[in-house]
Amino acid sequence: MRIEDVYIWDINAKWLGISPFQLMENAGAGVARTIEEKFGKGLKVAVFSGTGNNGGDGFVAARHLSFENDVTLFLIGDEAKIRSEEAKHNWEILKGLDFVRIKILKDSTYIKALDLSGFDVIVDALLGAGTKGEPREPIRSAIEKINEYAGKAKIVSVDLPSGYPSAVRVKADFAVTFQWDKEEYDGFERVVVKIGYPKELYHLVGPGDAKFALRKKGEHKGQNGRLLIIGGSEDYFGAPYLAAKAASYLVDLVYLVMPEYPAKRIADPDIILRPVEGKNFTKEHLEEVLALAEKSDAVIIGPGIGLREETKEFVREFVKRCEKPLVIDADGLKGIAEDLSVLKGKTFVLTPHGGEFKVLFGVKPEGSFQEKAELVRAKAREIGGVILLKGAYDVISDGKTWKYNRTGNRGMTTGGTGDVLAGLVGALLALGNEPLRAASVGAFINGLAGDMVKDELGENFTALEVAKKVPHAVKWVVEF
Ligand SMILES: NC(=O)C1=CN([C@@H]2O[C@H](COP(=O)(O)OP(=O)(O)OC[C@H]3O[C@@H](n4cnc5c(N)ncnc54)[C@H](O)[C@@H]3O)[C@@H](O)[C@H]2O)[C@H](O)CC1
Ligand SMILES: [K+]
Repeated sequence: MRIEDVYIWDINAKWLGISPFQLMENAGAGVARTIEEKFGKGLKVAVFSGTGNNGGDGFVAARHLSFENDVTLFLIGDEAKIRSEEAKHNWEILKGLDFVRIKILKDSTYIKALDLSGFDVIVDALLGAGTKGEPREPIRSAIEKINEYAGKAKIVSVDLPSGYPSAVRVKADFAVTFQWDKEEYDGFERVVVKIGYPKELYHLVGPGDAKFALRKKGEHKGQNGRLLIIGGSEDYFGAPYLAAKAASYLVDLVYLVMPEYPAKRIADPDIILRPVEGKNFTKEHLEEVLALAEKSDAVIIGPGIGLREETKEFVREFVKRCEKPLVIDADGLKGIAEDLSVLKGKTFVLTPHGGEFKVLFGVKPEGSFQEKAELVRAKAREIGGVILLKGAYDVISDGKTWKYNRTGNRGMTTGGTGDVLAGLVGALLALGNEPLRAASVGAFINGLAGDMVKDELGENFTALEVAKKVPHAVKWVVEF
């Protein structure tokens, strides 16, 4: 995993009700347990804590170790700088204990003068994943002091050797790192301990993913996404409109290109309408629509586009020639089903429900969500893109990993919620997200908006109401 994932997973863990207090307790306990397993008990232990959460893990480790060892805790820095609730809480507990010696050292000269001979184990909880740049004083002096005892005492780092990745770092015998080894960590020994993250965090989409995907990219119009939506026919105008409406809350500019016949029925100042001649898309429109795609960051094709032969041909030809990230939805899926080779080399998300999945791949997704996930993953690998299979649990895969989403409710079987979803996925692509994340977070926000509508109206609502709840869902995510 990457350090970026820690940020996402901590938020998702909180959403599942797992508090930072629980994680810190398990982290500190894991450090203490590892030390006792490796070196026995009755040890003389020095714990060096900084004022961040790495230091907080050190406070917990000190308490656990103090039951059967002789522990001294050195706080390096000002206790007023202990900021997080969980670190403060564990610091207050420690201060109330008589069997743990505490020394607060703010001044480098005192640190330089420390004598640590006699300690069997030194626990380094000065700096962890929150480190920025080279270690500054007084932490730097503490690192240098600890290093004077390399080879004499056992040095155990919490999460990573403090100072890492800078060259000024603790010379640890090993680090105790938490649950998932991080890809960025290299060049030091590690023992990985579990701290109570459930398996869901690998797969379940949550507000952490959404927060990450929704981060604003720029201050100027157009920097936060331009999306092109291609849809509509003489039979339908609502589907592409719903996609456009939902997307308009996320990106700066939404262009909706439609045959002029259905386009006449739309009057919404939030959406830039680009009518093309006629009642349905045909190959005649290809160059004009490709030129619009050229100016966009991502494209959605399919909602309400219909199933006329000449339109399906247009869809296939467009997909083949379009170089922007694509969402292919609804009738668009049936258009490409006849020739999936048009997807070759493209960046895309397909958003089928079970029936459309069958049309695309000849098999119906059945069984548990894990079984469906395996199938979706296999097919995503075959076609070299992302598939979002819609259902009570949405399943999303890029052929390598898979995710699932469980926001949403029965009321969302109402027509048009799939178009809202396509709009959101397209918008998230236009914001620069990779397709797996765009698809996962689109499903999450769509379901969340639906759940918010349900809270107000019960289960009988329409897709436009879901689209209009999108800003509320986004606000909830941002504030979570
Ligand atoms: N989810 C998890 O993986 C868990 C991680 N835990 C532990 O938390 C730390 C990360 O904590 P954080 O508070 O974000 O950062 P740090 O403790 O590493 O440091 C912040 C602290 O240090 C100061 N600082 C930053 N850079 C420097 C520098 N170059 N020189 C001096 N001081 C610096 C900064 O100002 C802050 O005050 C993670 O490593 C784990 O150990 C949880 O406890 C369990 C869950
Ligand atoms: K550390």
